[in-house]
Amino acid sequence: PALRADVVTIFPDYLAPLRLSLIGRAAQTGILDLAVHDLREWTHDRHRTVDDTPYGGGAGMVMRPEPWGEALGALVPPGTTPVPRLVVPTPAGRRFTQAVAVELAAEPHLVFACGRYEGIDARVAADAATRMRVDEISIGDYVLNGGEAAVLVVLEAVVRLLPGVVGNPESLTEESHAAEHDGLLEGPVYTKPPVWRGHEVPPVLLSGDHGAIGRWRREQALERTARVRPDLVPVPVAGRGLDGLT
Ligand SMILES: Nc1cc(-c2ccc3ccn(Cc4ccc(CN5CCCC5)cc4)c3c2)n[nH]1
Repeated sequence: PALRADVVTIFPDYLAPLRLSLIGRAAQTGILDLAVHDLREWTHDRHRTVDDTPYGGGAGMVMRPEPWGEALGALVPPGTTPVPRLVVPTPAGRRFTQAVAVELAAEPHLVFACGRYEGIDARVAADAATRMRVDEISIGDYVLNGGEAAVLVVLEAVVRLLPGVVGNPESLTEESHAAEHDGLLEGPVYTKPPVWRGHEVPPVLLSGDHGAIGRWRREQALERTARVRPDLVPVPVAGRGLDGLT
């Protein structure tokens, strides 16, 4: 497979959507080797306990290190090659962007640690870092109840970049946040009918003049990016102007 992905969670059913559609097909065709594991497999007490109260006080519970240590030890035994990257979703992580998706899509093996409660005992990541690269990742500045939704987001963004997963590879570069488009947002898209409820498709798109169409699309992308994401609009560097952007 192009990518092996192990997901460890106390809610394995939450990852069921990964069996559907694009990602499901990638798993069927062997492009992706996906395995979802229940963290409680690595508990040994009658109540299969995975959490405990936080040292230093504070609200909520923290996930105990022992089950995680055993789970990661079972999935990544010492001497495993290639060494996987451990992806730990957290509100306190580096921002997940298209560039990070591209980076992760180049990895042969990803292990996802889905936290719940107030997070995972920090020693789990510290111990794992002695054996593998640990990537603490945030999918955005809002707080979820656990890491599972973040794993669905990250895996969808990563798996669609793998060769053979998306039917039309050009569509991967002609889209928002793609480096090929200077990270600009894509403009509006249209299909038949040419007029719908009195709304016309912009005539340039029906003109067949591909130069004009390309310029119009660039203009639309710049306009939309400036409107909704001014932070993405490149500022002209003195002496270099907006080369190629106009
Ligand atoms: N991008 C993004 C990712 C997540 C995310 C990912 C994994 C987990 C695991 C548990 N939680 C719930 C959670 C975590 C931390 C706090 C903040 N507390 C303040 C003091 C101690 C902790 C609250 C609630 C997750 C949340 N949320 N958003």
